Amino acid sequence: MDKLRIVIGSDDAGYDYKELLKKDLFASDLVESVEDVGVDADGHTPYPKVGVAVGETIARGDADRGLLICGTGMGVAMAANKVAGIRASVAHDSFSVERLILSNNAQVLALGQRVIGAELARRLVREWLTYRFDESSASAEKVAVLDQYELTGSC
Ligand SMILES: O=C(CO)[C@H](O)COP(=O)(O)O
Repeated sequence: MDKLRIVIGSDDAGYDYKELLKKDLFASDLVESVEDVGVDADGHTPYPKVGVAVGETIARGDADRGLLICGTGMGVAMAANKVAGIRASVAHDSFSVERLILSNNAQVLALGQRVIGAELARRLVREWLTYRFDESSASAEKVAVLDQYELTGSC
């Protein structure tokens, strides 16, 4: 299985999980590289800035996937989704994490440090790394409708 270049980011409410999950990513055989776009330990960056930074890193082609953490995961996902071409969502259970890749070809997984426990977060990230989107699947046509709307303003 091809290895993934990951960009990770959080606001202050997701900082502890970012550090924990980053260690797991560095230790994973499925990860080629990890870029941390913040925040740092003393950071109070508003969550939209981190979400956009992760989305832009992927849109530039400098990472394959993004992992974002805030209090709920929702704010950072909304921010990443503002970047053209980026599909991001919260997924707090195994099935949703699987479908986030296999149905939605999302580049970004968002997690909420105030919502799920650390061991569940670690398990979900481990699972997330094992999935790859199948461009020849029936889901690909549906994802293409999102791209079409973004490019043309209609679907
Ligand atoms: O969860 C957040 C945004 O979705 C963020 O970590 C905290 O935001 P706040 O509740 O507005 O402080």
